[in-house]
Amino acid sequence: MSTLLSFDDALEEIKQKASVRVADHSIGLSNSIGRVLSQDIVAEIFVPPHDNSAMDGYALTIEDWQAGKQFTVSQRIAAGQVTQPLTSGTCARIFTGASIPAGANTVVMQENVQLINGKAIFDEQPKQGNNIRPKGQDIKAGQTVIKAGDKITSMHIGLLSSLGITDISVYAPLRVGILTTGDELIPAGEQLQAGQIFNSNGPMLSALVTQAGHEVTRCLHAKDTLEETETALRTLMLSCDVVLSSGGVSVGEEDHVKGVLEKLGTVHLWKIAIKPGKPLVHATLEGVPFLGLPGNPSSTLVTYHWFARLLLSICSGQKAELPQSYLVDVGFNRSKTIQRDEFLRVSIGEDGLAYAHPQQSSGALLAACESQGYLHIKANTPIEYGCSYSFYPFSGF
Ligand SMILES: Nc1nc2c(c(=O)[nH]1)N[C@H]1C(S)=C(S)[C@@H](COP(=O)(O)OP(=O)(O)OC[C@H]3O[C@@H](n4cnc5c(N)ncnc54)[C@H](O)[C@@H]3O)O[C@H]1N2
Ligand code: MOO
Repeated sequence: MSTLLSFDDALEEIKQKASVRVADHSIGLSNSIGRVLSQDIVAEIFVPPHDNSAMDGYALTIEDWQAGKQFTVSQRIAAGQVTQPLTSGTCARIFTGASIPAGANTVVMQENVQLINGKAIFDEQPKQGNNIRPKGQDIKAGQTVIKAGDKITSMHIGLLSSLGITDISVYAPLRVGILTTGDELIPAGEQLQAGQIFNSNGPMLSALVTQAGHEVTRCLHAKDTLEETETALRTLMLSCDVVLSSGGVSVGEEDHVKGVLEKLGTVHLWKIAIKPGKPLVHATLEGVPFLGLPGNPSSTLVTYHWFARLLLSICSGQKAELPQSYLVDVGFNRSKTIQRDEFLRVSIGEDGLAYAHPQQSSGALLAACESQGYLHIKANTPIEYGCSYSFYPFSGF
């Protein structure tokens, strides 16, 4: 166990070695949802560009107000219209979104105004700035509104449109290659023969990569031989920015991935003190970053979520951030400790406590589907009823 790298050190090492692998280009804002911004966006205008009314009502100067005074309505300003300076001692009829005329410093909503013979009476003394949305309330010119590395959301598209921006600079999608390995695997749709199982990691990895906004360029499968593994890895290295594989990274004679990596490139780390997912391998193949995920399906899922997701994020130009975690109390005890960081598949009960799924085998995937997230138990830590541990909902990955 002493030769295993700690979870934190492995994360740090992968982060340190990773860099952006994609070029950037300009794209129309309307086509940019989910793309990664390559340059900070700095506002060139104020939003809103002018003081404007938050209500339908009347604009006036508070210094002109007197109890019972009847104000002449000297102009009518709808949204989009050009204003005239407010004539002293009068008020202006104004509508939501319309510019505040020079000289006015408050707006009274029409429900609080009496109209007598076309004149307006304001019963209560208005307050300075009431119902006025000042110029730049939302955004000030010169302000950085989105940082390079952020993924464009629908909110960003609204925000950038409010600045009048039509084109932005984004990174090209990251091209990811996926290799699955194993003599026993056949694709869904074929007839199972004795000793065979269906390949679940290939489709799962493909879906995880696609969901993260990257492009799955090629999915290959290799039998458990050095030759097939090497040929497939060479093919993927040539056409992809990053390569992921599943299986073949443990210590058996049928595990060839690590041997091929040593031949084709440099292995940075192998075997991490985590459960599940121990035999994870990280390498560089002629400049192409590579992560070999262990073949047990839950090990593949866990190592994708914690390591591959981060590597792909950095390579695609995004920030290297782990998902948000929450401290939750647990509803069970486990005195036995292990010398690895553990990622239990758990759900939150109606009592608000976290409960581990009864099936934690790294070969079992249904348990993950029936759970809500990971409980991170640090190495050598017992689990005590009522104590809190970090919970990472699957929705954050
Ligand atoms: N003597 C030792 N044996 C093993 C060790 C060890 O330290 N010493 N580590 C175990 C651990 S932990 C893991 S995790 C596995 C990882 O092994 P590999 O990455 O080499 O994976 P395989 O042996 O190829 O497969 C493991 C398991 O997963 C199934 N599998 C593989 N690929 C897929 C796929 N695409 N879809 C569905 N299922 C897949 C495969 O059939 C095996 O059952 O090694 C332990 N052994
Ligand atoms: O550490 Mo391996 O991933 O479980 O079964």
